[in-house]
Amino acid sequence: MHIAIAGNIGAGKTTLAGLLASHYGWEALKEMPDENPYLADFYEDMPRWAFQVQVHFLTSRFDQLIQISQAKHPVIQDRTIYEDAFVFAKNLHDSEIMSTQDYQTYHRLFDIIMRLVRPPDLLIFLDAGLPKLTLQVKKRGRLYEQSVDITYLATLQKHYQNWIRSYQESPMLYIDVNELDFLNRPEDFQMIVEKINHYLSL
Ligand SMILES: Nc1ncnc2c1ncn2[C@@H]1O[C@H](COP(=O)(O)OP(=O)(O)OP(=O)(O)O)[C@@H](O)[C@H]1O
Repeated sequence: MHIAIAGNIGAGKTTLAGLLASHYGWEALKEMPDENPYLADFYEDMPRWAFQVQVHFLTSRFDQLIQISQAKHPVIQDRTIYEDAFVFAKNLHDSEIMSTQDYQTYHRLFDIIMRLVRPPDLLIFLDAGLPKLTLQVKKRGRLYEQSVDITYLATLQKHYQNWIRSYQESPMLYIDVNELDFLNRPEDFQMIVEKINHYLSL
């Protein structure tokens, strides 16, 4: 079984994936941004590194999906391949940061990968407003994310809204996390667990 968590930078995907993995005994397959050797350079100079950073994320996500398809146990994935293509890469192209030629090359690769992989069994979408996202990104203080400002988060947010509106690949559980604190309030976490149980008929 493959559960995936989607949401903008700072939405709380990693925290929730860890909590759900412990609760259900699932394996948490974490996104490892620090392993993308282009990420810090990308944040410094997006036009120069946009293509490289996207190809690297796409490669890692493809690798994760192959691992998931071979896993004998349930796996929870923190961010999906759809977000790479339909949020991050699309945003870079629409903002004229990535050239059309690079974007088409990227998309050819993405389309080929999509012929080989399966969608998750359940997608959990964490929706947080810009104030919450900004606060969370600031709070964790990752050095390479210092240039992540409200403008960048807002542009990504717009792409997230468009993508999730048309998402049909699997059942989708939408969670507004603005008023939730699933890390510190057990009742908030329990509410999410009940919704997941319902979707997965557990
Ligand atoms: N396809 C992509 N293109 C550009 N940047 C990406 C891409 N995928 C991830 N990133 C970047 O990698 C870093 C880590 O991702 P992010 O912070 O969203 O994950 P996270 O820490 O799991 O999020 P959350 O706060 O919801 O747990 C972020 O700076 C994010 O912008």
